[in-house]
Amino acid sequence: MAIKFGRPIDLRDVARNPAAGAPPVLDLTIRPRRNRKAEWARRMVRENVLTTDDLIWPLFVVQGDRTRSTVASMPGVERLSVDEIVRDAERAAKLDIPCIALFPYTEPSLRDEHGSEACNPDNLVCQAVRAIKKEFPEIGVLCDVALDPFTSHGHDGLLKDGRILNDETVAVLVRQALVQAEAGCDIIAPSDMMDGRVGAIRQALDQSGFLDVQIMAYAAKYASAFYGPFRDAIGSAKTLTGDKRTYQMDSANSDEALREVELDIAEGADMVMVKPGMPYLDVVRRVKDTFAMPTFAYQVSGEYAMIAAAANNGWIDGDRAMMESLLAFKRAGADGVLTYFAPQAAERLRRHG
Ligand SMILES: NCc1[nH]cc(CCC(=O)O)c1CC(=O)O
Ligand SMILES: [Mg+2]
Repeated sequence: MAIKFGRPIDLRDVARNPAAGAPPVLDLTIRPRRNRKAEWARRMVRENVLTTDDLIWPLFVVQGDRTRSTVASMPGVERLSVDEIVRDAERAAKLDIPCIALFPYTEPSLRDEHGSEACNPDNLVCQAVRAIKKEFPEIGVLCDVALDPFTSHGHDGLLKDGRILNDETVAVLVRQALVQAEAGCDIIAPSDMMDGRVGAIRQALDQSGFLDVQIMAYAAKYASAFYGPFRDAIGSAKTLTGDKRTYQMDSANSDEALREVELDIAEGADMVMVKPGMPYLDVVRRVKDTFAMPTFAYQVSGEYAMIAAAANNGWIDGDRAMMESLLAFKRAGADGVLTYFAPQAAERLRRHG
């Protein structure tokens, strides 16, 4: 007999007459609360778990020596000089966090219209990758590919007459990806949303012998208000002219996300990502169910800031909200999460399992 979410229909209406005068007892055969009666019972039926293996920790790198500068809109997050980022990589390695992601704060004097610094083999990100890989070769290093930390106008691509040029931008992104791979980056993560960049980067990596360098495509990346604090962190908030809606997706769409993801997979992405995270869990679920690919979500800066700010005000329990938000990604089908909470979550998982 087919049963879906309950008992067979013909068993549902069996009369169960309580004795007259008995205390009020609902005539319920099924009481879902039984499975929640104690922690051991809840553990038995728990469907999803968050583990440290699910965490990718984004870090910001800044010029200098022994420098850690706070980011006002991201309490608890700092920009780190190369020597300091190695210390955080060590912290990640000790916590068993599998992978860290690097983002640069580029000095304004090094930013130009073409984002040239992106292709400098000795830029901050490349320096950081080399320094981290030298001391901690066993930790995964992911590098973002996009021009916004390097352009004077704050866009992810080349700007001409108010338009973002697609194919010209892809040519630059390919060079950026190659200098990162040469520095020792393990995962190239294009976040720019130009068409065709995954295929072009894959081809260039292969031709240069980087057959094992993976690509995690920011495949369904939305034009979002939740990136604000990140733009503070990398110093592009004030310089950004206009918005990114001609390349990042419209938040109203999810069929379009499937088409974007399909293209990136066809072009050679090893892993795909949905971004932002919490407001787009429906998209994570659709992507996972449709493609069965390693699927990641980015709990972005604004999501982090909301939880951190409410927690710092005593309005929510920050630790519990953090863990609940991260578990939600697993429930939605994500294989992992890029999150600024990574070290706190890993520490908590170590304490509480
Ligand atoms: N292309 C750059 C990039 N890579 C990651 C983020 C956002 C990450 C975050 O908000 O935490 C952005 C910002 C943007 O697209 O404007
Ligand atoms: Mg695309």
